[in-house]
Amino acid sequence: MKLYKTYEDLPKIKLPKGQEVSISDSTLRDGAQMPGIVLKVDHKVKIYEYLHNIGIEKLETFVYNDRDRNAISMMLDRGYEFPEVTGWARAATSDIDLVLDIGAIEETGILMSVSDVHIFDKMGLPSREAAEEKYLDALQYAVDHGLRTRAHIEDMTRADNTNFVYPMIKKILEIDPKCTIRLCDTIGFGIPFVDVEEPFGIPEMVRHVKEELKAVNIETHCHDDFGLAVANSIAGYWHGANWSNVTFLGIGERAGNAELEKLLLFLERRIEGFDKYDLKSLFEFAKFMEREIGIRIPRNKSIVGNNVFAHESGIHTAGVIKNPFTYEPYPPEVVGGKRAFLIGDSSGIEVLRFKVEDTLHDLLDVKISVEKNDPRLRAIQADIQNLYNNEKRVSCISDEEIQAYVEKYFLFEPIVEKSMGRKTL
Ligand SMILES: CC(=O)SCCNC(=O)CCNC(=O)[C@H](O)C(C)(C)COP(=O)(O)OP(=O)(O)OC[C@H]1O[C@@H](n2cnc3c(N)ncnc32)[C@H](O)[C@@H]1OP(=O)(O)O
Ligand SMILES: O=C(O)CCC(=O)C(=O)O
Repeated sequence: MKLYKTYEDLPKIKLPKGQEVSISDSTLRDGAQMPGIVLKVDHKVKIYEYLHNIGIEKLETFVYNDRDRNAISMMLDRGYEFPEVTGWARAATSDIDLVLDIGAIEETGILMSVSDVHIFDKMGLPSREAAEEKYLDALQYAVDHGLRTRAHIEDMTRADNTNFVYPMIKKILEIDPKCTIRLCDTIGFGIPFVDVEEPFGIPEMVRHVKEELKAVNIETHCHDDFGLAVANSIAGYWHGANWSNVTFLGIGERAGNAELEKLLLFLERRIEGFDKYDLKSLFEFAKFMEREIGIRIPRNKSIVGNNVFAHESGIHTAGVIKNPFTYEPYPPEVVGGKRAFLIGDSSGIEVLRFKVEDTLHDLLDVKISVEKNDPRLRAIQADIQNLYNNEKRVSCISDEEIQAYVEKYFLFEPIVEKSMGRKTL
């Protein structure tokens, strides 16, 4: 019989294809496209440093203006081996020239928009053949100029993959067999399950590109319009992709992208043999994004929200006080977070006892045990319950208020002594 009593007891799972997997970050590219935010050069460099500390292998950036170029030069000046700074270009030689002008960039993505609405309406091209020719010409140009390439197959989950996209990817791989084929779920139509028909099933898409077309580098880039971006990214890894392109906090166009931090946590905590990333700065990184870039982080946001290690309800707090394994999926230190116990309308006596003991310790600098049936503790509980019963109070009881209750009932006012005929401290 297996006993799961510590985090170490929990079995990790294996990626079924057993491939080495990596992460490329698009916070500085797709993330920067998020309406209402502006990433300044200093922000980009700081984000680069956080990504470096985590151990992210690669990032991509635009090269269109002086701010892009200054940020690139400052990132490269750091001299870090990773993340590799790579470029991003439309399928146009003029864009690829901008990447080449940087000199130190060795890899670029090339945008290849494949759905009919993109080919005919967005770009105004006369045919799929014209689009293919444009994309292959751009790719050939990049290869001829010594760049490693990624083909960003835009809007693939709304394209005619069988008749147009897959044959084109075959030609891409003839030009550059190592080209990373980025499967872009541009507006989040992808579905993470097997046996889903073309063009929606991420598993089938990855399988086809890997097994039928023999691509050696496959990456997903998934948007979160239907809330499936992380599931689709993991489905990509599950079925043989070796890269996932994501953004920190999922920032990006519309509903954003798959979240970097979610993918990291999944790999680090759930997948066997995954200790190459260091997640300890995630919480601090999120605070930086909130403070400096103005991204409001919902308190229940996985991994980095303020509530992720906060406990209020009676049953949960009583469990976590005894053993955090009861209701915490991993220790807060893993992501640089901190546990908090809060008193609110769903709290019971045990967490109040714990908070009162803690407060007494802070006030008196000695450890004092308080019993659950201590009348002073029960008096505090009654006062707090009254607050909620009046339906006026809509927030937790702050630590300062707990201190005031402790001072009132345990240190200054002998009201419980009077009513219960007992001696207080
Ligand atoms: C799904 C994505 O996230 S794609 C990335 C989106 N991000 C951005 O657009 C931010 C960076 N973009 C920019 O700085 C500017 O749009 C630039 C520098 C690329 C181009 O600027 P402009 O010349 O002013 O063009 P504008 O922004 O008005 O239009 C975009 C152009 O890109 C073209 N384009 C779109 N997809 C592709 C493609 N796959 N290959 C080549 N060109 C493309 C459009 O057809 C359009 O050109 P057109 O007006 O001649 O039809
Ligand atoms: O560069 C890419 O990844 C493709 C464009 C994109 O961001 C997308 O398809 O969502």
